Amino acid sequence: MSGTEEISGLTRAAAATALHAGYMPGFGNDFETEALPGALPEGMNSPQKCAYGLYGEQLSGTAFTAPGHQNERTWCYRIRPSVKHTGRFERIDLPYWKSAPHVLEDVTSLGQYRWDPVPHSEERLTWLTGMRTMTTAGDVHVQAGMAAHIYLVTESMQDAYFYSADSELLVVPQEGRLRFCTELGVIDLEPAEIAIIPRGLVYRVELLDGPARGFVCENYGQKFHLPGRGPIGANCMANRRDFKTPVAAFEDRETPSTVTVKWQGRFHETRIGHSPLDVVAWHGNYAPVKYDLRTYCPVGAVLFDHPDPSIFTVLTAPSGVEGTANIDFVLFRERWMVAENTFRPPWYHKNVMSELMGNIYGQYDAKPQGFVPGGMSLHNMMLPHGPDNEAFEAASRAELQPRKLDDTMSFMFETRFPQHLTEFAAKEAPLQDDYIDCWDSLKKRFDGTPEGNWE
Ligand SMILES: O=C(O)Cc1cc(O)ccc1O
Ligand SMILES: [Fe+2]
Repeated sequence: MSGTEEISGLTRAAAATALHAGYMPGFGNDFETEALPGALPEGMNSPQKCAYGLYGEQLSGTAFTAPGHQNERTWCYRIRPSVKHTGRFERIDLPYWKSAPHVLEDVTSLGQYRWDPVPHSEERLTWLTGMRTMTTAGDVHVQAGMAAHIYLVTESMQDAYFYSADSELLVVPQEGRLRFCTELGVIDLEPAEIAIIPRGLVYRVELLDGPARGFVCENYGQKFHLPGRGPIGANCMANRRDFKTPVAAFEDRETPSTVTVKWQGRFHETRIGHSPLDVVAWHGNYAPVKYDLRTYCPVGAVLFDHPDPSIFTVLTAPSGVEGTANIDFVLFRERWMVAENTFRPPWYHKNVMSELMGNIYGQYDAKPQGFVPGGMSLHNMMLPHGPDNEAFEAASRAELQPRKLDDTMSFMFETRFPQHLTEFAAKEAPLQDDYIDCWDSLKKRFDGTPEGNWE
């Protein structure tokens, strides 16, 4: 993956195949891919001897007995079985990466909060040391809830690998480019794209273009899938063909390396003498995937009113309660606003779900100022919020011509669980103390007349 010289024991042609980076279209397909010809067994999973002397191994993403339409697993054909990629574990500390439950006595999570982008510093940070948890929700021990993180990355992980047994990670870059070298292939990721790294998948993150910053939703619960479209039908919103899963790619590298495992909120390190990214061929439906948010086809109000933001759901992770997500990933992107006689921005509301938002680029219609690219906001469970005074004034008085909302991409991690601020979010990150003031100048317009007072 990072140079032919690192691939031993292969012909030049085979090495080229092994290095080939590419993607296969689809979401949750049964994929098959091999980096060396004939490495994938035909018609069976466990031949007595696998081609090339590989080991066959199954990675289960759902219980063996999960219903057929939810069952996910992948068969890997690898240089060594995974059991050779772990040894004795030693606890290590990644003090900024927190897991739920993480409720602090001296931190109040009840409030409307907004942060400026967390700035880069002189500190050299990798995907692991640069992860900064902002909120946690639910309980990692019972596989329910989530955490929202900001990552700051200034250097690649070198001979260092990671997997999370706790969670799948939804990665939302805002600045810089990253390469995820995973057991199942390579994903390159840039702003306006997202990736899902499944629970249990081993990977290393390289910095392609830095520094890099972005958001991560760590999902402790059931996997993200595509929402049903209901009466919208078979098309629009996120389309399956726009999701891309990498082709097989492997490393045959014998160097002292570390594998870090996140398990029950704690980090454990083990030392091995080779790269664990040694899957030469695989088939199955449990795999990493990336998606370009610019291919998301928004469907909205074409005559009047402002629908619920669920119309912009890209991915949803169920919680077990029907229609009530553990997490919805919702996208507010460029679109036409055409509704007649309508207050077009989001309405004022209180929500039983909790809403964490991030800005990828541009301006968000409910908050023309202050919610900036790289910034985040939190409107917790049952906390009122809505357009600031500037947005309310402008939208109430606007001439309602069709208008394109351009240069705008924000998102929401919406969870059924209340979100708790970490110490970092409350005390270190650039919290805007004056956020609450954005509603201060909203006037009383009721004066007893049907028109109200619009002076
Ligand atoms: O609070 C927000 O800005 C997110 C949001 C957007 C919208 O269009 C409707 C409801 C909602 O919570
Ligand atoms: Fe909201």
